[in-house]
Amino acid sequence: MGDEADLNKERLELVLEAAGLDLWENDLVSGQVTHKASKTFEELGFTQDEIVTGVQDIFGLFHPGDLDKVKQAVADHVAGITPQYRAEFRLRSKAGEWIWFANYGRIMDRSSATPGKRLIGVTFNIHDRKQKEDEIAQINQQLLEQNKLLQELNTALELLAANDSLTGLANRRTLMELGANECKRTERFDHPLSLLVVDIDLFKTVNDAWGHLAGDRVICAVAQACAARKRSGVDIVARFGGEEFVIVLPETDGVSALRVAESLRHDVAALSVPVNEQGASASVTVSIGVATMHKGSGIGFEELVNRADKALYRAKGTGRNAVYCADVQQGGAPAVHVLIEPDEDADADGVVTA
Ligand SMILES: Nc1nc2c(ncn2[C@@H]2O[C@H](COP(=O)(O)OP(=O)(O)OP(=O)(O)O)[C@@H](O)[C@H]2O)c(=O)[nH]1
Repeated sequence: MGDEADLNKERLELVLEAAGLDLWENDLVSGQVTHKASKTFEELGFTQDEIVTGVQDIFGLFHPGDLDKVKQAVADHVAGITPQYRAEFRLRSKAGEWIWFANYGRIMDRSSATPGKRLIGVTFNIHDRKQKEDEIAQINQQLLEQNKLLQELNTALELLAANDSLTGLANRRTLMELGANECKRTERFDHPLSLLVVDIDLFKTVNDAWGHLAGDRVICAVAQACAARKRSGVDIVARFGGEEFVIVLPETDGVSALRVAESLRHDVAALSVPVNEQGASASVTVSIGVATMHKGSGIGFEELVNRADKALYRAKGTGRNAVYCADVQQGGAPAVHVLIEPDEDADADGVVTA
């Protein structure tokens, strides 16, 4: 070999060494390694004598999960599909550990009489990079899982914040938010909006007679009766306070609201709520105040609740188990007052006009 050729060889070796690259050359026809990647084998813990020289033997060192990928990369390049042969794979060290390497090579004899015979390339260690990638993938996975958990917690918190914990109905805050929106819709679309305030009669006596837990059961039973009246996606049913509930009925006039209230009053009166292990049950009644607003009523949701509340007290004043309705007409004046009570004094259909 001439001086210049020697110098070129030394230059190449210098570049490879500085870049941490290990040169190899395979004869794909004979399946022989014609230039061994000695540095890689040393890194794997093999002595010079232990370096295998058959391509198939080298394949024996590849991780089973990577081998097909590597063979495919070689085949794609030999077939001219890819401009270079590139692959990342794990090799088994003499001690049995898997170490990540990468190959970068090219067929160097495409213009020769036997093209596709000589594959020349370099191998370099990418173990640290792969480990960092694995760590990042693990961290990403953990972050994804934590994110999912946070979203679930968030949904649960939103539910807790929006609903009453005893009955599962909307709580007062949710009611005031949604109710205000319904008021705006009434003004915009000229549909009546009715509201029922439902209060359990003489509830203190239930607590006193059966205890607080039994009282809770009664509250839940009345809550269910209210919820059963709900038109899904239209009405709002909320627990307003201790034994007080509010039902918002959009697009419902006073007469229809009164009918709903009256049915509910009957439903509750028919309830028999188990209150102890001995099989005792309690029955309760409710008084209901109804208020209705129309476009131009000039009142907000809070005022509508106040009017229904006042109607409720009128119903309580009659001796309870009664419905009282205040229909708020244009201009804000309560125009229709109707009382329904199960009194024997009431007329045939139980309606008394105040
Ligand atoms: N068990 C139970 N009791 C409650 C709860 N919230 C409020 N109460 C009780 O409900 C009772 C309400 O009593 P009052 O406001 O005097 O009314 P009432 O006895 O229903 O009488 P009227 O409304 O006048 O018919 C009180 O004794 C409260 O302690 C609750 O979540 N669970």
